[in-house]
Amino acid sequence: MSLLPTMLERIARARVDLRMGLPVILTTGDTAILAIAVESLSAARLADLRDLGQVSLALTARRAATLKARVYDEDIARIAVPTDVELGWIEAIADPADDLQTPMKGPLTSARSGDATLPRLAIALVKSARLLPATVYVALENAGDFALKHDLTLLPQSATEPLLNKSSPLHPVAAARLPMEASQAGRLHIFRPEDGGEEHYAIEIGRPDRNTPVLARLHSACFTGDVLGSLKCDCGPQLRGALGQMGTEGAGVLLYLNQEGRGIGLANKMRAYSLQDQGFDTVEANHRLGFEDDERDFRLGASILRELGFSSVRLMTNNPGKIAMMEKTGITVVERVPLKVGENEFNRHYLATKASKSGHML
Ligand SMILES: Nc1nc2c(ncn2[C@@H]2O[C@H](COP(=O)(O)OP(=O)(O)OP(=O)(O)O)[C@@H](O)[C@H]2O)c(=O)[nH]1
Ligand SMILES: [Zn+2]
Repeated sequence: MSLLPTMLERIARARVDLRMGLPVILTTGDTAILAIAVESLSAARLADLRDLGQVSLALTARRAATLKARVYDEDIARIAVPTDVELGWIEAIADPADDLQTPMKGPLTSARSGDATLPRLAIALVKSARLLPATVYVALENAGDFALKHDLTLLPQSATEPLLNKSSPLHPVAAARLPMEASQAGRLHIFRPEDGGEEHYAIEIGRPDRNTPVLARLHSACFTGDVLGSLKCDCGPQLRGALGQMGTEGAGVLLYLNQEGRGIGLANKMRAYSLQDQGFDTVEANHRLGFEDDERDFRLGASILRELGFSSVRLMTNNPGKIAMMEKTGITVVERVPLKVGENEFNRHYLATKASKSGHML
């Protein structure tokens, strides 16, 4: 018998550690780093890191571009943290909130030599913990002993990377009848991933025939739009519009994917909104934070559809990326059903940006 956690369990634990401000140890076997997410870094832990050696800061190339810092590792920049700077210096580099008041940060010296494999992995982990994509780290010797002594999570890079890049299998947990305004014949299914991540939902309307293409919608969570009726986006009207059409046709399936803020999480989405208040558009705001325009994993949608027994859909969307991803993951899209609802004076610019920069169909 072994109660030792599996790699998947260790990664889930590492996500929580990072959110709590605990360091995690990443190793290639030959080399190792001790990494802490900038978002949850405390002054005391920064001092601890400094006792261990030269502290570096890893950022995404997106964030580095805003800061005009040199990028020598394609998607990652590694920046030396001067020994005399305080925590606020690091936070201001990672978080764009005050970029406009203090545009000149640094000077920032990017590392050219050495390997970016482990800092890159640290950024991927921090992103999957829905934190700002920035991490501080120090090189570590005798990582195994250090991890044991300090009771820290240690992740070997070779076993972690493939699991982080893989879409976690989802399993049905519970389902029940749910009469709704859009249709009394509703049924809500809950799906839980194996990796300890967010649960996702499927709302089935009627009893759609599994052998013919089903009217389907992949909806990404939007607390502000879906629940609060925010006028900054079109999510609320799209959600209700899609359910309404399924109710009218008497059959359909709406996947409610908990990928808030195009996969960056609600806290980061609010950071993006704050940047939008400063004049940046939805894509620029994501980039300034260090994210790509869209960090969602649409493979989830395909796997839920398959689990429910569907293999072809009439997809309600204006986003060609969703259609491409469905087709790639083996779900046939026989028809695109446009879903143009909810345009108003507050979201007009947002919708225009999605059309011009993200290829959305008008
Ligand atoms: N990062 C970020 N996310 C946003 C912003 N506005 C809305 N969102 C999120 O964007 C997602 C909207 O996704 P969808 O409704 O699937 O929209 P879509 O990709 O445009 O595709 P279709 O609606 O199918 O055409 C939700 O997760 C929202 O929370 C924003 O300004 N920044
Ligand atoms: Zn929205």
